[in-house]
Amino acid sequence: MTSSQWFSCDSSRAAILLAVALAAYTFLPFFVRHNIVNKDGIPIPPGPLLRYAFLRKYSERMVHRWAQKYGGLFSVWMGNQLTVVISDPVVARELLVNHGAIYSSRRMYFMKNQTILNSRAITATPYNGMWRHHRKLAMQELTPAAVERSTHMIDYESHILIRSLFLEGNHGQEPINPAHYLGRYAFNNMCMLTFGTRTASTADPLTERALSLAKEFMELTGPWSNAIDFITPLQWIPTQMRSRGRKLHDDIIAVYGALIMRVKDRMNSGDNVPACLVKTLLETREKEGLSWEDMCMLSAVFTLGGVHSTSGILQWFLALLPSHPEVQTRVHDEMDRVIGREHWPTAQDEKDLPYTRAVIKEVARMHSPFWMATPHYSTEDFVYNGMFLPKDTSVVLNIYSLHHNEARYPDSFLFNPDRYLGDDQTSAESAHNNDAMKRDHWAFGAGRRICPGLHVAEREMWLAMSRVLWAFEVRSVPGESISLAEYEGESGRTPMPFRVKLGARHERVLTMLEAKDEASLFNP
Ligand code: HEM
Repeated sequence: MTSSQWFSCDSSRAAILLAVALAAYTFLPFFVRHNIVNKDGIPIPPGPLLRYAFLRKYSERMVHRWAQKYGGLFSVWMGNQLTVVISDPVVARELLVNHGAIYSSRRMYFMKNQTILNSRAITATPYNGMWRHHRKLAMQELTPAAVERSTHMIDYESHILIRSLFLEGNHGQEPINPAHYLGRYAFNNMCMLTFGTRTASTADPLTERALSLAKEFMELTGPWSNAIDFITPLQWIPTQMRSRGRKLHDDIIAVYGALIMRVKDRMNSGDNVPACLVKTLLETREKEGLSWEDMCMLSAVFTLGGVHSTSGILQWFLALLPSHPEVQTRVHDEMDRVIGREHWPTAQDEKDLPYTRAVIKEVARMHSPFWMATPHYSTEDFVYNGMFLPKDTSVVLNIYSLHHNEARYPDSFLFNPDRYLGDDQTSAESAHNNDAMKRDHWAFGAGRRICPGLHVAEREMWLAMSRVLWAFEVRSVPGESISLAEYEGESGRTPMPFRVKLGARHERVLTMLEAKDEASLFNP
């Protein structure tokens, strides 16, 4: 080879190397983490090397592995969005509760918060005056005192639930898929709180649409399942995701707008509409300065937040019981000993049935509907334990790892209600424990954005689960396995469809459930 050939060969190699280096320089930042430090050189929390545009189904498994590798506070880049993940109870309390003034906002996720909810519906509103205003309006129906006032309605719905499960299952002879009945229970409770009415059947067309909107919402709003949330150019092109999000927004306005108008017509025609959220909104709209979109989004809040979550936990409860006959036997013994068979548990009996309460807490721990809660967003730079947490960071509460913390819950993958014996606090009280290791579980989130529906959700769970346990022995169907590992949904988890048999435990169940029909039971 001549020297000129050597030279041209070298220069083409150099050109290729230069092109590769340039491409790497340009594109690598899109794929690898960016280790930011603050002015004092303090780095962001450690975390995986690559950036992610989305995390695949069952993302909690990968997030749990990262938590084990990088610790109770690690960071991961989702596209351009720095996200810190809290997997340790002490860190959760320290940041979300003690520094709630910094960690209580929401990022404007493209799908959920911009497109579908347009910064409304409480959950999508940044930490500002509108959030305080709308949360305060909704809380009128959700405080402990308000829940006491509406307990008779939840009590009634739980009677309908137990009755429907029993009759549809042909007195325990036939297997049933309980999802539909549990969904109706949660939906009717939310309808009463929102619109002051219940649905005689889920076949009502508006009800059907409202329920299917809540399901679509759960599927479209996973905290990190949508690439469109993290890759800005995807938001500019007409993708199927973007169209689904826009359609869901329009449908929420149309369906909930129509439901609001029903309440207005009833009020105008002199009907005695019970106290409910929409009645308050209609009466105070001008004074409160609420736009039509505010009204529609607020009236959708309870259904979007309170149906799949509550019915999801109830489904997990029924899915778990057949594989734990020893737990059922202990609850049945407690029920027979403490309240007997003449009447079933009421809200007042809760304090006297510690093992049954423990079962409910353990179901919420093992099967929280939201493994990653709803991400918070930081509004100031902060340094915590030698780690820099910049302003505008997404903050994910990793409930999955918190609920599998072996120091707090030994043998955490075992369903063991005994771990809650001696814990006589409600979940709402427990959230206030200064010692984060004493909190029962994190299913309702933490800090200023903690679920405002937790009081009513706890009452719903108590009246449904304690009565199922009083009335039935829950058995699996021979030859049909129930998966406790797989699930449906992105932002809220429900088990894969399953069937169970619900056998009456004693004669009194029959007399109680067959005595009256649905309409004559209703006496609010
Ligand atoms: C077992 C049932 C439920 C569970 C497990 C649950 C769980 C959660 C979680 C984890 C959050 C996020 C908290 C955070 O950001 O730290 C949340 C927020 C919320 N939940 Fe629930 N929830 C349940 C029932 C309900 C009910 C019945 C309602 C309505 C009556 C409701 C309404 C809301 C609302 C409006 C928010 C947003 C709060 C805000 O951003 O300020 N939830 N819930």
